[in-house]
Amino acid sequence: MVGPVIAKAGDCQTLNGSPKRPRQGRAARRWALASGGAPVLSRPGFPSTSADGPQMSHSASPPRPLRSAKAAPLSGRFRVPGDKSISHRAFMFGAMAEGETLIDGLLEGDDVLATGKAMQALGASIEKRGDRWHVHGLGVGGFLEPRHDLDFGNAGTGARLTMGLVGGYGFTTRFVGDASLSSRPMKRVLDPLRAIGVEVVEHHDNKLPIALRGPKAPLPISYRVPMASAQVKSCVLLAGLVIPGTTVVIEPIMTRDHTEKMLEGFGAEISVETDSEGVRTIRVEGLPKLTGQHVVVPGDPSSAAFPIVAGLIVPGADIVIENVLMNPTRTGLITTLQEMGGDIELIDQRQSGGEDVADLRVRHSRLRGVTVPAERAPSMIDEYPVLAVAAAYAEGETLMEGLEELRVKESDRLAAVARGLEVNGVACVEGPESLLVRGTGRVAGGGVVRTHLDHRIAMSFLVLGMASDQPVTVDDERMIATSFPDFVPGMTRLGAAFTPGTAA
Ligand SMILES: O=C(O)C1=C[C@@H](OP(=O)(O)O)[C@@H](O)[C@H](O)C1
Ligand SMILES: C=C(OP(=O)(O)O)C(=O)O
Repeated sequence: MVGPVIAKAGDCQTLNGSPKRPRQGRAARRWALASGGAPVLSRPGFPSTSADGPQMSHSASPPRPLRSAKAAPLSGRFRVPGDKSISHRAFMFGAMAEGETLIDGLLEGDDVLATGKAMQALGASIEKRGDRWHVHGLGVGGFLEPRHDLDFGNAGTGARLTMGLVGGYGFTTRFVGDASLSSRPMKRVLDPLRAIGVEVVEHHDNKLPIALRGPKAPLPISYRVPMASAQVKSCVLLAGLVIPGTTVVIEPIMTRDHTEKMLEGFGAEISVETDSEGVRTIRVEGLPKLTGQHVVVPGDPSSAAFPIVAGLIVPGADIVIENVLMNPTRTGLITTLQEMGGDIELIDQRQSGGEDVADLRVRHSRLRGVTVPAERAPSMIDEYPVLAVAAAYAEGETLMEGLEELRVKESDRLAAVARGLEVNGVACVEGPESLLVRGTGRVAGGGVVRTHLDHRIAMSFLVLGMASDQPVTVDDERMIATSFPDFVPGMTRLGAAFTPGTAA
């Protein structure tokens, strides 16, 4: 543990009563502003945090098309931003722990900042001093009733995990988001929350806006996660923290394990058993004492995916991507690209913040098509759009199976990728849960890709344009800031040629 234990902000609260904020006014406003008086969670171009008002709107500005033309032979080193999954959880678990949590390497993307603002609205104090984030948490059961809607913008992880975090509290919390998030299915988290006794006061066909009110006496449940989803698993485990007794989550297909690892690090009583078929049974005890920690966030492998694929497809490229998280629940793309013949060398493999990390040296490679087995999908679920780009430059067919979850991301990624490939002259077959890409080693380009408010579609097709015969345009680059704010300047430093485009 790092830092002094502070008085529990929610001392006056009872978990299942109706916790209320302290009296409105100056004292109350301090909850949502930096203790040093400076506004936090704002940066140039972003609305600053307001104690009472709505938080931020990710898609309020007009769309910004961007064009990607043939890159120079890529060279240099790139430090990708902090892992998004770990960054969300660092804010959340810091807000729930007693005392101070220090976070180094946090991803300062819009998705994570929205989570930070939500934690502030629930009573935690969050500020950035120098390069380090400081979170003063409230202790389990200490959240306060928010005075405004929690706006998660584009972020499924923020919204779904926070529904678990507050689900057990006897107050009402309303969740809103942008057009993309408002079209994503929330039944997957509302179902287990309903079983716990949470009242879903408002929903729109089980989609946002959603308002939840916790029960007087929440019940611990045993829940088998019906789809491969770390967000659903995490939602139930987090809800279990404020329910007396043992909450059990059965996970038939393993997904990223950051919630389990980080909860244990913050002091929760959590155990995992894996049977001979790989089915995991996770048990968490309610009402633990969580204590603030020092979290060091490693680089995001889902962001590293873009310079990695660019390095493989751009002739003459030879680059190093530094400090990438190598947790085995996240490395499916690297395995796949190596099977395709990609020259990706792991250098300086080491431990950082309790996780494996490495630097990756990537060189231009001749790629060949492969079959990617369905069971690998959870370990590379966000990387399929950019894998499809690598497949377009490979020789032969690449078949990706088990992609049903791609249909419910920020966009229907299976359809968005297929249309993006087609308009750029790449043959592919979109199945209900699969994608077949017919690579010829060469991409015509020249198309305008519809991104549907999806950061990964935007970045993937900008990478496609880095080696295609004609430039590729994406209709909107704004959402890139949700997960990878340094993408455009960082890729440009390596040798990318991005210029403002027209989406005609
Ligand atoms: O738990 C997480 O941090 C995430 C889980 C995944 O979503 P699902 O749980 O919906 O697969 C992933 O796509 C998302 O980017 C982050
Ligand atoms: C699916 C993603 O994130 P989320 O579900 O948090 O919106 C992603 O980042 O690709």
